[in-house]
This record gives sequence, C-alpha cells and structure tokens, in this order.
Amino acid sequence: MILECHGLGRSFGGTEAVADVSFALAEGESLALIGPNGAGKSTTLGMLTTALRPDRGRATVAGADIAAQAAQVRASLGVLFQEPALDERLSPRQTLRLHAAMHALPRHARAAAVEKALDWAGLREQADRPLRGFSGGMKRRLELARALMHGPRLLVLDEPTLGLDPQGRLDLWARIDGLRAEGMAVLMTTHAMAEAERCDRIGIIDKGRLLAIGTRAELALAHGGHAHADLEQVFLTLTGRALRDAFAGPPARVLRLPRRSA
Ligand SMILES: Nc1ncnc2c1ncn2[C@@H]1O[C@H](COP(=O)(O)OP(=O)(O)OP(=O)(O)O)[C@@H](O)[C@H]1O
Repeated sequence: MILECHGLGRSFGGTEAVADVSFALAEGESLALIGPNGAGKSTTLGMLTTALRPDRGRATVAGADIAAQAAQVRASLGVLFQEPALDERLSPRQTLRLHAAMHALPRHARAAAVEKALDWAGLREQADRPLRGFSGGMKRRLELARALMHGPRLLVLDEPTLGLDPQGRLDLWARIDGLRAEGMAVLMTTHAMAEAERCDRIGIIDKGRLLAIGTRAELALAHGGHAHADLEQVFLTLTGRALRDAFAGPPARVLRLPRRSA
C-alpha cells in the first residue's frame, strides 16, 4: 500500500473537522474524495501531506509515518493545494529551481530537472517571465510540473481543476491520466462527479466521516439500487440535500468589540 490511514481525526476548537477516517490506497491506484462543503476533505489531505498534525489516529505514506517521519513522507508526495501556492514575483524557471533546491535534488541534476519540468509544463517560452499575469491553467501546469520534480509516488490533489476553463481542465486531466498510466497513485478531492468517476475508487465523506468507499459501480449498487445509478444521486442519498452554509471561515471568527459610547 502506498497510503494507509487508521482512525484519523482533527478538531479546530470545538469543530470536529475530521472524526474518524480510515482507508488505504494501493500503488498506482486513484481515489477521489467527494463530500459537501466543510465535510473534512481538505483537512484529511492536510494531515496526510504533513501540513496539519492529526489529533487522533495514524497514517503512513510509502511506509513512513506522517507524524514521526514527515520529511520522508514529503519526499514521496507530490502535492497540489486548493489555492495556488506560487510566488507571483518569480518566473517558472526560478520557481522550479527553488523547488529543486528545497527538495535537495543533487546539484548536478538540478538544471536538467528544471528544463525537463519547463518542457513538461509547456512553459519554455515564458520560462523567465514573472508569474503575475499567467492564466490559471498555466499556473496549474507549473504547479503540477513542480510537484513531480522530486519523483513522488503519490500525487495528492485538492480540487485540482477548480477555476480552470474547459480547455485547462481537459489538459490537466490528460496529464493526470498520463501519470496514472505510468503507475502514479493519485488521491484527490473534487466537487465534480464526472471527475470523481474517472478515478478507480470514490470515497464519500461528510461531517468528518467516510460514509462509503468503493468503485463507482459498487457505490451505485449499494446506495443507488443498481450498478448504473447516478453518482450524484448516491451522493445526495448519503449526505442529504441540506445546504452547508454555516460560516466557518475568518468572518465568523472576527471578534466583535462592544461599541464605545461617545
Ligand atoms: N484552520 C481552521 N480553523 C478552524 N476551522 C477549520 C480550519 N480548517 C477547517 N476548518 C473547519 O473544519 C471543517 C472541515 O473543513 P475542510 O476544509 O476540511 O472541508 P472540505 O470538505 O475540504 O470543504 P470544501 O469542499 O468547502 O473545501 C469545516 O467546518 C471547516 O470550517
């Protein structure tokens, strides 16, 4: 198994973002986590990529423990966060050089690795221009090329196609499919059912719990009545139709001071 997690949990103050999540991913397998807003998908990925410490449970990536062997875990992972994580003042070449240095690629191999990544991303012509002004698709391609530079075995993608136009989405999926064909394992989150259906298995998560996991047909059969039941219907059957509008972002946490009387 490239990834195993058992009883993973994490709270923020009184909010139990992830309650008890367990699953495993085989080498070369792809899994999509789907769930309503605030279900705990990003928090789960945050823990598995060592960005967040779990409160409960344990997990390993390529045999390394996410808490005790974080550096080893990170060496096996290629990660694309939900928000672009790029310094817009840097050029693609500078961005890739920085990553090569941070991941301690051998000095003699760095220049070639940067050039290969630039070619893979199709950004050779723009290699020395600052990223400010690049399209969303160009930035995602660069981030994916960067995520691959150190030779990861598992790609973790948090809503990778968010904000991309159809052309950008198709291009990103062609790249992801190509990597899968070469044996890369993929763990991703998405709100697009069609994207989830491209993965080998799908996990449906809500309120911090994994409600169901299986192939599209297995989920359809178990929760939709027949093997061709619509995935969105299965999703709604398991998670309900209520809107998830609760404010949990920064505005809800702003401390309101009483007005000073004049
Ligand atoms: N840093 C944080 N501080 C406080 N609460 C947080 C923090 N990060 C996440 N949460 C809360 O934990 C819960 C799970 O959030 P998470 O971002 O993991 O959900 P999600 O499934 O990724 O949602 P979305 O589909 O909207 O991205 C939510 O209630 C969220 O508000």
